[in-house]
Amino acid sequence: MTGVLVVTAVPAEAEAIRAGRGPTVTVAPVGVGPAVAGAATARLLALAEAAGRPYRLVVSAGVAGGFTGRVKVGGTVVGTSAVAADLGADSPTGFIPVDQLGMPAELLGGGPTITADPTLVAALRAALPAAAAGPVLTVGTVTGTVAGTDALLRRHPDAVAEAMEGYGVAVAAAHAGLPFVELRTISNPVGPRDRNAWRLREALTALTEAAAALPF
Ligand SMILES: O=C(O)c1cccc(C(=O)CC[C@H]2O[C@@H](n3cnc4c(=O)[nH]cnc43)[C@H](O)[C@@H]2O)c1
Repeated sequence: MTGVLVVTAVPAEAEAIRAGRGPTVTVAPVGVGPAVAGAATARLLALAEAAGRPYRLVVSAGVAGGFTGRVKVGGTVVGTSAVAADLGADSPTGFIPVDQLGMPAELLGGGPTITADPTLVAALRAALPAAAAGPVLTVGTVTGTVAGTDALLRRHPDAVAEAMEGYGVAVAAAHAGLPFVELRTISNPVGPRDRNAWRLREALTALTEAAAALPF
């Protein structure tokens, strides 16, 4: 086993990682959302395995929304778990997570929460001491209201950030038997949608700095 695979959603995020790491890791923009990112990551892992050059770990990296009071715009997050936060059923009494719908456990893979590799989390936290650490929510729909933000935090009181790929990438890594961790820098607060307020340049610069500090 040799390489490290870092997957991002969009090319700008991949470029930010490469700017910090050079060619020491393989960086691939795999698309937006858990399904596209998960499928593309699984394909990259399978191709490398078939070529006799399997990866040894997988990182889901990019920008993210940060929960106010837990991490600032421009800050960095080490994900301790990837949570499929909107996988389940809506109901008159509120959201029901997928693992509470009565489905057989074997159909749910690792369930809606996949814990990041503890050794990788510890290594990243040591390398990035200013980073916040905690669950990173994976959503198919970017949260855009106060009510939506409050509902997420009621269900996931320790969450530090939300993004759109981590859970899908974590499933791909788990199926390949590889350790996984999520690394995010914050482009915007989670809350009422204001795309003009996103600080992408700041977040991408932070991503380059975080990538340069990665301990592998
Ligand atoms: O237009 C650009 O130059 C550009 C550069 C870097 C990134 C982008 C994106 O559109 C990133 C999309 C990506 O970001 C994650 N994200 C960021 N904020 C949130 C959020 O509040 N809620 C959920 N996801 C967020 C997400 O993983 C997207 O895939 C554009």
